[in-house]
Parts: sequence; C-alpha cells; structure tokens
Amino acid sequence: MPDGTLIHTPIHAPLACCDEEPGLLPVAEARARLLHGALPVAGEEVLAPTAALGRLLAAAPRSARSLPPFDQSAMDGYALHAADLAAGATDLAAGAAPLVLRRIAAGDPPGPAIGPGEAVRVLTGAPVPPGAAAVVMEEHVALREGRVEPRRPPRPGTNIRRRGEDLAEGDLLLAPGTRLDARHLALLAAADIDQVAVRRRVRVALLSNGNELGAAIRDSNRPMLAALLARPEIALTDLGVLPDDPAALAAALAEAARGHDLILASGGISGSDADHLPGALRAAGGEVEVLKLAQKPGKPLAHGRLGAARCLFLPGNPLAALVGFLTLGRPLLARLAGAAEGAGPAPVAALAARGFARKPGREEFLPARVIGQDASGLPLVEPAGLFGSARLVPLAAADGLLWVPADIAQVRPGDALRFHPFAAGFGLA
Ligand SMILES: Nc1nc2c(c(=O)[nH]1)N[C@H]1C(S)=C(S)[C@@H](COP(=O)(O)OP(=O)(O)OC[C@H]3O[C@@H](n4cnc5c(N)ncnc54)[C@H](O)[C@@H]3O)O[C@H]1N2
Ligand code: MOO
Repeated sequence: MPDGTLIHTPIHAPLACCDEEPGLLPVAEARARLLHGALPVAGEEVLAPTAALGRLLAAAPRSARSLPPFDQSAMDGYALHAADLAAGATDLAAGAAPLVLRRIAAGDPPGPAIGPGEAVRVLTGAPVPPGAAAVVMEEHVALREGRVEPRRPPRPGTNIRRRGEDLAEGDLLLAPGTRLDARHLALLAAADIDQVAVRRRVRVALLSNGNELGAAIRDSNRPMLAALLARPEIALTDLGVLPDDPAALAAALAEAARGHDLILASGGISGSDADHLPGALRAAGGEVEVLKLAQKPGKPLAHGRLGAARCLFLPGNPLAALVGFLTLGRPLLARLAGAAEGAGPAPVAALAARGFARKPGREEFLPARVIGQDASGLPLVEPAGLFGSARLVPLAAADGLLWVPADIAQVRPGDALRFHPFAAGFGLA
C-alpha cells in the first residue's frame, strides 16, 4: 500500500479547464438522449466467416452438424465394452482381460462393434467403435499376450466425448449482435458454417472544424478519431478540416448527411461567436441540441440529426474529444452497428496510489498509470502528469483513464476507484 507521502499532490495545471456551473447534465442522461431513437443500420452482407472478422452478426447462425460429430476418444488408450468395466482388475488379470482386436487412429472409420471381452486400441480424436463404454488411458494398463489389463477399470463414459454433447445439429451457435473474433471463427469452422449474415458497415463522416487548424495548430483530433474509427464495422469518410464559415459548414453537413449514418466532428461547439457547427446544422435543416455535461474533460457536446444521419459534435480540446468519443460516441456507434446491448468494456477495480484534491461537480477521466499491484492483485494507479484537456503528453504516457465520481472532492491513497485500461490482458478484438 502506498505510504501517503504524496497526498494532496496537485494534479491540475495552474489554470484548470473549467469553472463549475450549475445545471450540468449527468453523462448517463446525455447518453440516454443521444441513444434515444437510434437504431441499428438496416442492411446485411453475407460473408465467409474469415472475411467477417470483427463484424457484427445480423442473424444467428445454426450449426450444420453435431459437435462432436461422432463418439470420440479423448485419450490415447483402449476402448472397452461395458461388461468389462464391471469386472475387477484381479478378474481381468486372471486370463479374462479383453483381447485387443485392432487400432483406430483419428481420421479412421470406427469399424464394427465390440462385444464383451473385446478391446480396440484408440488414439486421441479417433471414433470409438459401437459398443465401447469407456476408454482407459494407455498409462493405466498392462499389455500381455495381446490382451489389455486395466490396473483399475474406468467408470462408464470415461474419456469418451459423446456425439452432440457440445452442440446438436441445428442449434443456435451465436447471438445476433456478436462481434466475430478468433473464438467465434473457430466455433463456426467446427460447426461447418461457410457463410454468415453481418450488418452492413456504419458509414461515418469525420471532420475537424477551426480556422486555427493548419500551420500553427496541427489537427490532432482527426488522426486520433480516425484511428478509433478504424474498425471492421465502420466505413470512414475523412472530410478533412472545415473552416469557421457557417455557409460552407452547412453545405458540407448537408452533403455528408446524404451518404452517411453518422457525422462526427470536433471543435466549434462551445457557444462563442467563433463556434459555428451547431448553427450550421440548424441552417442545413437539421435538429441540434447543445449540452453541457457533468464530465471532465468533455463538458461541451452537441448532437442532432440531419435527414437520416445522426450528428455528434465533440469538443475541440484533444483529451475532451477523446473522452467524449469514449463515453458517448462509442455507445452510439455500438447501437448503430447493431452490437448486443451491454457488450461494451467495463472498468476494473483499482486503488489510488496517491491522494489528490479535486473540484467536485463533474465525473472525471484522468490519464493514469499503473504503478504496481496491492497484495490482492488490484492495480495501483496514479495520474500520469498534470491534468489539462489540451494536454496530450500525459495521455500518451498513461495506461488508461482513472474514473472519479462527480461528488468526490478528495481522493486518498488506497481509495477504491474504477479504471478503464487502454489494453485488456487477453483482448481478442
Ligand atoms: N466561455 C466558455 N468557454 C469555454 C467553455 C465554456 O463552457 N465557456 N468550455 C471550454 C471547454 S471545457 C472546452 S473542451 C472548449 C471546447 O470548445 P470547442 O468545442 O468549441 O472547441 P474550439 O473552441 O474549436 O477549440 C478548443 C481548443 O481545442 C483546439 N482544437 C480544436 N480542434 C482541434 C483539433 N482538431 N486538433 C487539435 N486541437 C484542436 C482549439 O485550437 C482550441 O485550443 O471550450 C472551452 N471554452
Ligand atoms: O475540459 Mo473541457 O471539459 O476541456 O471539455
């Protein structure tokens, strides 16, 4: 456990981003408003499973065969008849041990049935012959004059995988909304499925807004958001940087709305006389709601619709854009893509490695590093440098985002918190 010497370490830059104000909208409420009426995109594609990696199932595939497809040995050993399982080891050893008739390897046919007093040498994965009640491992037998003497007769069913014990032919394999990963490709292959129906890709248009973006300030949000959108279920159109020109913005939004399900933008929303995106959406004939969220960073946010397209406008500060994308953009994309509900990543339990004071009122996402583990294995985390929604250096050094609830004014060393790691240990997709 940390010793607490770093308690009250300042984590915010001298000029913190935002002065609190009353009436900020809880993030959960903002998410509900954003998702209200949002439906998965209509349309499917039929693909080979390997071509559908990372895509979301539109319909549930059914198994084309039983798994296992036949009664199968789980071990290298000897298949025995039920009558010989009842006998004690001493009886069998006294000349009544089953006679080994033949050998069956994986890929061989099972051949004729065995009867009492008969055994068959079987290898792992081989079909067991009809009449076999158990397979005794080769390590557990003595072989004498072509007969097999189990040291201890196995119980019925031992080391036999019965046909259909995992899955019967026609059973549902995977639920609609499943994102296909390596496990699912293995199951689909085993079940002999060569085509699956997946949702068509969500068409997303991405833009940055601001006259300053160019020579003096580089556009860091677009490559970041494009990287977050580089997923199999998304088809991305990069609209580049649009200037602070209301008419040009309105025209670009109208054009983008015709061919996209979502228009994702950053910058130009917080309400100053240089922020034109919400007005441009209105001017183009769309609906827009500008929100102030109880979230830090990522307080200003606007969302709306234009024709069939949804619009999500994130704040310009890079860390605020990232947090807004993760807390609101991701759930909206998951809905549009047809992902199974509740399939999103969950935060993990973590302990504060050191204490710090903060201004309550907004739930906060702090770039944080894992610096060790406590005795029970919980990660010990601490803020990765000074906080600021325009700062990218601490973010790049972080292992994830530490989540601090809105009402907390003081985090103490050892406090239980939640942490969103950027990389999952056994992440498959
Ligand atoms: N009077 C108020 N001012 C501000 C408020 C407020 O509530 N009242 N909120 C602050 C917060 S919090 C944030 S976050 C920003 C959000 O402002 P906008 O979304 O309108 O974004 P801009 O003003 O266009 O830009 C803010 C900041 O971010 C830089 N930026 C913008 N786009 C990019 C990009 N693609 N790549 C890199 N950097 C970008 C921009 O140059 C500005 O420095 O508003 C506060 N102000
Ligand atoms: O911190 Mo603002 O909240 O930079 O989005």
